[in-house]
Amino acid sequence: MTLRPTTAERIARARNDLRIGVPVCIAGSVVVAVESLSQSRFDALMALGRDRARLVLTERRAATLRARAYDGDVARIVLPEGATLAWLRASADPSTDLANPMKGPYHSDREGSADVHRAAIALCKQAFLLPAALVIEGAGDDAFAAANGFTTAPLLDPDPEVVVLDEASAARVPLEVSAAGRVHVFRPRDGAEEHYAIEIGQPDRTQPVLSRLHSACFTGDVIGSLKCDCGPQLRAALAQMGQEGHGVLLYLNQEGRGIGLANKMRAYALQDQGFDTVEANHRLGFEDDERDFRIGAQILKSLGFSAVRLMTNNPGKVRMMEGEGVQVAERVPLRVGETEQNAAYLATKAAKSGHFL
Ligand SMILES: Nc1nc2c(ncn2[C@@H]2O[C@H](COP(=O)(O)OP(=O)(O)OP(=O)(O)O)[C@@H](O)[C@H]2O)c(=O)[nH]1
Ligand SMILES: [Zn+2]
Repeated sequence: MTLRPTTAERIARARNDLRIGVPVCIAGSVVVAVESLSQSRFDALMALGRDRARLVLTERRAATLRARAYDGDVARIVLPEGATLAWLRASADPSTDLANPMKGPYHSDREGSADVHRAAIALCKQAFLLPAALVIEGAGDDAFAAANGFTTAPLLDPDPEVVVLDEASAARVPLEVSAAGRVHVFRPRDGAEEHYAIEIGQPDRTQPVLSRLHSACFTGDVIGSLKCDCGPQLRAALAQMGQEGHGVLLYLNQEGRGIGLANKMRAYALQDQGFDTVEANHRLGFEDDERDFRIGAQILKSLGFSAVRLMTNNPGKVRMMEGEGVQVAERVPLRVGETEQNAAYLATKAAKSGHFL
């Protein structure tokens, strides 16, 4: 028995530290997120090891900046003479790319390991920050971390197992679509966002259940945005479950396809400059879709379901369910809420993400 934080707990702490702008030490290096880095910490980090400082970007962001990513998924960029915090931010944030296209040239490292840098990017993404970090290589040993009160975290598993979720609570909630509504709150053990299951009626656990995996969309679900089809899909799915008398809607807090609302608004700003939904994600440094859908299968299984009639137009959700051992007995198309404003968005999803029309 030990009271010391586990590896997973240290990773959760590191994620939260980066979010609030506090450096962490990963495998002997000091890491901060560019987005939350203050001027005073930047100055202190430059004093600590300017020569060993690297800006870490994803290969997606590096491609836009014409920087080489020798490590595959990430680029380790040497700070140019006189690099400022403003330079770091402009390199990380594409909002000024069109106004200020000449940010380089960028020189990337080719030799050595990118393991710490990759972990830094993974933590920035988990913290819903821009995927860009400043690493002072080799400057953060255990003594340094202890002296400064910094969290130390190990390298992250590049291919993590799906997180275990525990049901925190559940209660009856009568809904417009059905008086027999029940909301379950699931809490992942890695300290990340909670997710919800809305159970309608008392579905038979031995039969495929009418089900929807809905990813949070504040703009579509809550304020009636016309840029996507999320709100109408959410309401149509619940209405159909109400009509049939039973179903399970999973409300997964994976806003913006897993990049968080702040980044989704950055993506929307880029879309106003003419980029489509996929291009905007890439310019920010993200993949098209950063969600882990396995979480949905985990929740269904823990509620006792092993087969679904899945309401979706997304073939990726069907593949993932099957891969996680939840049989998709039927795919139920869900095409509602098409508007003039979201027609191009839906067409891009069909063309680039393989959505069923
Ligand atoms: N990054 C980003 N996310 C968006 C954009 N528009 C909508 N979203 C998010 O996309 C997600 C939509 O999720 P889902 O409703 O599960 O949609 P889907 O993957 O297309 O699958 P189905 O609706 O099941 O066919 C939500 O998390 C939205 O917040 C966008 O332009 N950029
Ligand atoms: Zn939406």
